[in-house]
Amino acid sequence: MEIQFYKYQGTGNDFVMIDDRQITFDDQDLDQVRKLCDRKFGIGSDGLILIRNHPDFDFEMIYFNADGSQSMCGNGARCAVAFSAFLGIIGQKTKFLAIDGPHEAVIVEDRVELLMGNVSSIDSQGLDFFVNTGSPHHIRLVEDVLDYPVYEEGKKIRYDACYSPGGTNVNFVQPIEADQVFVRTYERGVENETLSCGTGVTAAALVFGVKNNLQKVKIKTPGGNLSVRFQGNANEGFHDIWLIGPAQQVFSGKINS
Ligand SMILES: N[C@@H](CCC[C@H](N)C(=O)O)C(=O)O
Repeated sequence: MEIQFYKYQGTGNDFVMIDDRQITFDDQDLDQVRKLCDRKFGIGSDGLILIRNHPDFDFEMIYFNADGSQSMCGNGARCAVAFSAFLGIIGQKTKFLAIDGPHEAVIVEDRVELLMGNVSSIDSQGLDFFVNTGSPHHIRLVEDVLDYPVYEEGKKIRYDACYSPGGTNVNFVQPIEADQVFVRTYERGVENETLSCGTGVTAAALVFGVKNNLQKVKIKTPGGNLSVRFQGNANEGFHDIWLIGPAQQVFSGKINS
C-alpha cells in the first residue's frame, strides 16, 4: 500500500504527518510507525502524527515517538496545527484534542502559538527538577550546556529507577540571559538527543521563570528559538501556558508500506 505523507519540522524536531481522516492507517501497527520514522529504511523522523476527525474538536492529533510509544508532543502539536491549516481543516485558530486533553492554538505568520495543559506543580531536588507538561520532564540546571554530555547523562536519568517503568525525558538547561535559557534534550522514545523538545522547553521555562520571577521566557535550542509565556505560580500551579515558535512543511511524498 502507498502512503501519502508530509514532513514537518518545528525547531528541528521533525515529524512524518499523515492525513488520516479516512482512518486508513492501522494505529496498532507499531512496526509500521517505527519503519516510517527510521532514518535509513523509512522517511526518517523523531515522531509520526496522524490527523483524524473528532466529533467535538477541529481534529485529533495521534502522536507516536519514533519507537512507537505515545505521549504529548509540543513541537509535534505546533506542526499538526500548521498541517491542519495546510489541509484546509482549520483557519488561523483551532481547538483540537491530543493525548493529554484539549488544546487551543493560533497561527501568527510563520509561528504557531500553542496552549499547553495546566501544570499543577514543580518537584525539586537541588539543581534538578521534575515537571509534567503533558509529557514527563526531568530538568537539570547546568553551567555549560554546549559542552555537556547530554546523551550519556540523559540516558542515565531517563532509565533511573525513580522514573521506572515509564521513564522520563531529560532537559539540560543553561541560563544565558536574564530572560533566556539554552536547552538541550534527551528524548524518551527517540532514545537520543533531539534538536528541540516543546514540552521540554515548556518545563524548563516554568522552572527558570519561577526562580527568576518571570512570566515570559525565551528559549534557544540546537534547532532554533522558541518562547513560553504563562500565568500562575509554584504554590497554585500554572495555567495559560503558551508555547510559541515556527512550524514548517519541508517536503511531501509517497512511500510503500
Ligand atoms: N518532542 C516532543 C516530546 C515527545 C514526547 C516525548 N518523547 C515522550 O515520550 O514523553 C515535544 O516537542 O514535546
